[in-house]
Amino acid sequence: MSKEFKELTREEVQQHNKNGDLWVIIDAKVYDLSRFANLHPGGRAVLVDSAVAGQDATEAFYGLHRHEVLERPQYARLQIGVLRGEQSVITGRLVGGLSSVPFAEPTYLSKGFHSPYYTENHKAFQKVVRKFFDEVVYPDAQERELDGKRPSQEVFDKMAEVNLNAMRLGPGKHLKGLSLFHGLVKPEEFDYFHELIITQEMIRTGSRGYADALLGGKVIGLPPVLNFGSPELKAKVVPEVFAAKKIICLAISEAHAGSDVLGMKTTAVKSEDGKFWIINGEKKWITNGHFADYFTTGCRTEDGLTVILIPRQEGVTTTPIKTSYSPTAGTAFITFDNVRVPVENTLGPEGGGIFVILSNFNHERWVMVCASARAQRMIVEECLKWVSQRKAFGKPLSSQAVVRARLAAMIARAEAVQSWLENVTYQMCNMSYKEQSTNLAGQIAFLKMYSTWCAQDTARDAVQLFGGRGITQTGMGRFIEHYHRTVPFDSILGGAEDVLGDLGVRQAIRAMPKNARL
Ligand code: HEM
Repeated sequence: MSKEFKELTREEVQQHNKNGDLWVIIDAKVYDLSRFANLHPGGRAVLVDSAVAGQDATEAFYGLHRHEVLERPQYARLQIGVLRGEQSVITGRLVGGLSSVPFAEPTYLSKGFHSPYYTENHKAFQKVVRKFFDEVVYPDAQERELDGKRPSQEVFDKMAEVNLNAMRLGPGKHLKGLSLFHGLVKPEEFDYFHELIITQEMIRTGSRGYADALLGGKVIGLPPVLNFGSPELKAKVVPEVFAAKKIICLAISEAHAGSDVLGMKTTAVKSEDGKFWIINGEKKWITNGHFADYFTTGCRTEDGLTVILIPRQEGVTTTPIKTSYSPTAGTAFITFDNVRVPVENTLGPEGGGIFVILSNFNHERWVMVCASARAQRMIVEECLKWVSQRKAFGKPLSSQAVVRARLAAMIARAEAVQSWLENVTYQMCNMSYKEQSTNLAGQIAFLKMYSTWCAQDTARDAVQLFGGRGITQTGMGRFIEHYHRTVPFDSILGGAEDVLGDLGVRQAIRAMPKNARL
């Protein structure tokens, strides 16, 4: 590509060093900023400065801009030449590749490291999944996070094409007969490490609202249908949800009841002929609810709680809730006003809804840890780049001991969370679903609690390192601002930290041997 450009010497560039005739060098590329100077968002004065005009401005540029600025077409076209005999070396965001920034990748992807958990198939899988998310999903994620629209149908369709929508529900019978990433993984060999890889690659889009928009509602709303729906219901609903032609969500929490699931007030009463449920009530904070076609809904019935699949119809109203992440997630307040649903849409036993709801929690929480662990690592990478390229008091930020201390804590947390997560994932791969429920509920609750503590500390540290840019939605700190603003989601969704910690300890106390004494 550089062949198309004129080769210039530094001396030639230096001739163009004033207002109206202004060239600069950035990473061995020559830019003509003569006309752009008046339009430059950072102002004209900084560009006509004698240390910049006609000079090598690489360091000044990267102290103030992300590399992606130079990749935007309107700015890329300012390039007029390259330096003779010199090579550009700086890369921005790698598409499909692995980062060589220390700690930017989990150890199983780091050069020279080994892992007992990941097979060659997992590694091959990671490669294609990263390429997919970088190429197909990342651009849509950046746009939708900003404009708040739901993800493009094209992205959903492409996910369906490789059966990603099915794979995101983890290993199981639902994968039987499907071609996973064009046959790369056999359905019976797909395990929780494959699923971990999908979630961790997905979260690298750096857009928390969009990550939930990408059918997060299905990850928690479809399992009750798969595990408790009648064969007829499954035959109808599952294929259309996997094909992303229909969207499903889980509707449990209410204005009245969040962590207190049993306190829900939405009612389902049988019609006189016993053929229908008549449902009335409200649901709050329902991810994907605003654009969902199906609502896996917790209802109070005569015998207790019952989970019912409600198709969108008259009497179902969804209103967007403005949260601190993007409306792209479709977070909704939902009202059911005399909604009639055939009793065949009951998921699991009448009155047994609490088991239907609880049976899914471990998996949901584990998925959230996969995401949280990877998002923290992404912030570590952002911070390592920032402290290396940004100068203060004449030296890179990394020369300050206090900056290094914050990084040490961030890196240690990211590594700790990933290692614990991989251990738990390995246990999941080697336990039946029932064993997982018995043995891992406490582990996963603690792991999620710990991961989101770490995430929030890391968000706070990152803002301190980025200063004003850490609270600015555009420019160098945009991912930090976004992370800091959205990090509480992980600490609330799927079980608030305090509730999870308490759950784990209560289980441990229950399991104490009767004869244990100091
Ligand atoms: C090809 C050359 C350049 C382009 C296309 C460019 C473009 C931009 C853009 C788009 C912004 C808005 C913030 C952002 O999106 O990151 C910006 C801000 C800025 N630019 Fe440039 N710029 C260039 C070169 C320079 C150079 C050489 C300097 C030298 C000091 C400079 C100084 C600034 C400053 C001080 C800001 C404000 C930063 C802030 O608000 O944090 N720019 N520039």
